This record gives sequence, structure tokens and C-alpha cells, in this order.
Amino acid sequence: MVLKIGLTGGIGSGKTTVAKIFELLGVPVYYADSASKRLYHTDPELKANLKMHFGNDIYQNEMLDRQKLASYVFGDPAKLELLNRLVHPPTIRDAEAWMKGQTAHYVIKEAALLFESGSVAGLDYVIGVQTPKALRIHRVMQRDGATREEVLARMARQIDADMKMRLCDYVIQNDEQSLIIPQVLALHERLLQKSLDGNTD
Ligand SMILES: Nc1ncnc2c1ncn2[C@@H]1O[C@H](COP(=O)(O)OP(=O)(O)OP(=O)(O)O)[C@@H](O)[C@H]1O
Repeated sequence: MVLKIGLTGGIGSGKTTVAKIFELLGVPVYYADSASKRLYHTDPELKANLKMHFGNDIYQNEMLDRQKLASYVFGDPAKLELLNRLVHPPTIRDAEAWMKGQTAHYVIKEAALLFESGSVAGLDYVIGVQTPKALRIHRVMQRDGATREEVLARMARQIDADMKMRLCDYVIQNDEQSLIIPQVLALHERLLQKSLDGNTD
């Protein structure tokens, strides 16, 4: 059976880095964030909803003006929540359609807001990537050229990373003392076995 696996973690925890290692092992990975960016342009219902709630001018020649949309939701939790409520359902549907077409032993859906969006429903297991907050802040500042305050503001919009880890079935440690490749390999073997056994317990 094709197991459906979620992969999540706090901002900058290393979700994408871990997902790329699974991809090297031949595991198909759905990246929810980049999928939603595609759906902004390709999903007619989402486009209509965004125009209705945020104004026609967020699209210029049918291309989303991401900066304008970001400026509308920045610092406004209610508008950000509305945006998430509009974007998550089509992304969940898109992920489900993508998963149905896969034939691997297991597939991975990588999503920062796996629990917040409700998209955890329908998944067999969830893997969390756990990284100390100070290291996450440092890595995102380096990766994005962002200030500490900008990173902290992004983190404040997600549920606490440690709480997320308690909701996961498996946790990969991505601190400076741990190597992630052996952890991914060990998990890969376990998940292959579970798929072969038809086991989702
Ligand atoms: N084990 C590691 N050693 C060194 N650098 C790492 C490690 N894991 C991740 N990084 C780096 O930390 C940064 C954040 O990692 P990554 O982009 O994978 O995190 P993410 O959880 O996908 O982030 P976001 O939530 O912002 O999408 C990247 O620049 C990545 O190269």
C-alpha cells in the first residue's frame, strides 16, 4: 500500500533539507508551500475567492501581486487567517489528487502548517523535524538575509514548534550534535517495511 506521510516542523527546522534526502532515496515529495504558490495562478475558484476578499487589484494580468497581498495580511492576524482558510482547502485537494497518482511505497507531503491547516487528516504518519529555536533563527537569518525580529514575527504565526513535535509519530533531530542522513535512512527502512506489511498502526 502507498503510505501517506506528513513532514513538518517549525520555520527553519530543516523540513526542505530532510525532504530532499527522502527524494534522493526515490520517495516522491509534495511541497505544499510551492504547490499553493502555483495554485494562486491556476485554481479558478481560489483566484475568484482571493479577488472577492482582497480586491481585484491583487492580480495584474492574471498574475498575483504577491507583495500587495502580503502587505494586506502583514500585521493583521484576522486577514492572514482568512488567507490561510482560502488557500488550504485547494492545496489539500491538490495534494490528495497528487498522492492518488503515486505508486511508490510511501509518499511525503511537506508542509509547515500541517497541523494548523487540518491537512494532517488522511495521513498515515507524521514526521517532525526538531531543531532548537536559536539555531532555527540563526539559519533562517542566514538563508533569507532576514533580521532576528522578522524571523521571530514569522515564528509567532505558527503553533509552538515543541508542541508540534509532540503530535508527530517520528521525530528527526536536526541540531548541531545530530546527523540527519542516518536518521532519514533508518526511517526510510521502517516506512518501507510498514508499507510492505500494509501497516498503519
Ligand atoms: N543539518 C543542517 N546543517 C546545516 N545547515 C542546515 C541543516 N539543516 C538545515 N540547514 C540549513 O538551514 C536553513 C533552513 O533549512 P530548510 O530551508 O530546510 O528549513 P525549512 O524548515 O524548510 O524552512 P521554512 O520553514 O522556512 O520553509 C537552510 O539554509 C538549510 O540549508
